Amino acid sequence: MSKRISIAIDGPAAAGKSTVAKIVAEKLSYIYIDTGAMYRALTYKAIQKNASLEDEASLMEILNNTVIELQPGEKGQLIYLDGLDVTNEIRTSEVTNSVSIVSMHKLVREEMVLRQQSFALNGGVVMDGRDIGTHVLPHAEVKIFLLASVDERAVRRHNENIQKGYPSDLEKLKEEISLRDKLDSEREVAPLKKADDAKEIDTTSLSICQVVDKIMDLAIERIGSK
Ligand SMILES: Nc1ncnc2c1ncn2[C@@H]1O[C@H](COP(=O)(O)OP(=O)(O)OP(=O)(O)O)[C@@H](O)[C@H]1O
Ligand SMILES: Nc1ccn([C@@H]2O[C@H](COP(=O)(O)O)[C@@H](O)[C@H]2O)c(=O)n1
Repeated sequence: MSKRISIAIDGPAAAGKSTVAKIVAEKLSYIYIDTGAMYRALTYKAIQKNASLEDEASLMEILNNTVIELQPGEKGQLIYLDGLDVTNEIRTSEVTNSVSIVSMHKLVREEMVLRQQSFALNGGVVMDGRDIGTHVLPHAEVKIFLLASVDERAVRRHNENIQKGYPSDLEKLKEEISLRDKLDSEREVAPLKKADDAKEIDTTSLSICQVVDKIMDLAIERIGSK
């Protein structure tokens, strides 16, 4: 049996992380873990409970009583919060524009990292997020830092919204993406950052297939080596 490695994919908002991570995981028959969905699920629950997103103790009280499960579904990964499917609910603009406040808290991150590491205990995992290569899986055999210009990322999200029939304002998206990147990169705890040993891939003018091929080449190289 071939070696089952861990692949960490980090990068700013809408760089294409989850799109390529899912395809790579499928090609390798690995599990795919969307760590952003975990922070989103906590944010959604905190908003439902009218909790202050600035208050770490309140968030920890909620998180310690919350089960977040990620399960493969026919149309992609399904996210369950305390047994309920919240896959769509965690993608609203309210959650998207609040999640970077929740993910700033040290204790929240410590608990999330423990949960994420437990998913990856046996290898055979593709995990995407902001701190996977730097904190969650520092020994991952393959580390990728995906980039694209903010204009390109906003256009991609805009096209995705239109395709799904959601209202979309390109300029507003650009602002929201830039703000989320700023908050994620400038927070004190485990900020969005390229790991020293990560391979940077600028996807601005690459197709999804080209990005997947680059990651697969790196993965196959590591799977083949001892
Ligand atoms: N190389 C690419 N070329 C064109 N479109 C792409 C490319 N990669 C991803 N996309 C599209 O860009 C959009 C954003 O991709 P995706 O959701 O995978 O980003 P993400 O980095 O996971 O975002 P987030 O951090 O916000 O969860 C999707 O509509 C996806 O289909
Ligand atoms: N490892 C991670 C993953 C995500 N976050 C925070 O969650 C937000 C949502 O992530 P998406 O990938 O679903 O867009 C993101 O903006 C971060 O605030 C994180 O901190 N660490």
